[in-house]
Amino acid sequence: MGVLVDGEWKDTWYDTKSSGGRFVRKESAFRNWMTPDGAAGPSGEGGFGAEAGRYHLYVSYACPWAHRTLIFRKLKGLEDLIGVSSVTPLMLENGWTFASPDPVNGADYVWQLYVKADPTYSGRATVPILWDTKRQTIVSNESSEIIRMFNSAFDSLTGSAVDFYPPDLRTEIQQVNEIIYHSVNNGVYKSGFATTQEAYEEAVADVFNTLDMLEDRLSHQRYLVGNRLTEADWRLFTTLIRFDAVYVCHFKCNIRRIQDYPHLSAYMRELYQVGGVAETVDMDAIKTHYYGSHATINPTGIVPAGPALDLIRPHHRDRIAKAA
Ligand SMILES: N[C@@H](CCC(=O)N[C@@H](CS)C(=O)NCC(=O)O)C(=O)O
Repeated sequence: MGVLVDGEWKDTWYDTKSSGGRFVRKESAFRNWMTPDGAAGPSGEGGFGAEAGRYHLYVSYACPWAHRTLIFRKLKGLEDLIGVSSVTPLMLENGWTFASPDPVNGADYVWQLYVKADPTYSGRATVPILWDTKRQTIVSNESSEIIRMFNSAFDSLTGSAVDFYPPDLRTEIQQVNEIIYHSVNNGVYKSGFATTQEAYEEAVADVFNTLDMLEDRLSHQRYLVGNRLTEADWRLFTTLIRFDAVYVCHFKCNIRRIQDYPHLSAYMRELYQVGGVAETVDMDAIKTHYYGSHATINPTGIVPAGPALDLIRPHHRDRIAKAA
């Protein structure tokens, strides 16, 4: 695990000393948008028009943020239009590492892609990255924005009609996202990376207060927002699917398991069972990454054997829709 300082790689762990033992996530740096005609998006600069074969996605199957982009690539029919390269599960002294030089840039490490895009880049070398092969740069390294681009930029090329960010639900989706991002998606990291008891207790309480609230919400509605699957559901899903296998034990989020929540667990299974989604879930990569990459949390690197998860059991979520 490391960080780039003026384009140079330094092997160092997160600094939590200046924040009272609290893990504080940094903002993503590359914020351009792919759009149907190359017009500028809500941030960054224009010139990134949707074209088949032009863009490449770098991911880790272990990473919940990258996982969102893999799900959208799959569900929006973008697999033939946007290539993907994945790193190996362990993130050690060189950060994210490719098993062999990546076919687009010949990189051995993800940090080299950041330096190629910006030779004086300072910051973390995170996945996902959306790379533009034409301008030889990073379009975006912010998953929440990459999934919005995937949701609509290529629709005229793919003919996809599914919309995970429909205009009539946007306000509510954003409200739900905001809560889930801070308390659940990033909440588990705040719990796991805390280095004081107080910071941990604060974070773990927030995780479970929010899961309790979501359990209640999903007891009377099938999906988080409206009566259909939206990006809010996919953003929650990538944290839920890692929860019992990793966050309960490795990040000490052990007040309850997702399995202990009847509605949340059935909801998670429904999403897992959506066509194509199971192929984006690599539980071995997930477990190997977390337990093996964070030596400050798990010095032996031993990967726990369990838990046994039955993700293909019937979910019966259609009953909730009928009751509502
Ligand atoms: N805000 C970013 C966060 C991405 C992120 O933190 N990815 C993690 C993997 S789960 C990473 O690459 N970490 C490497 C590091 O922090 O050095 C996003 O959502 O795209």
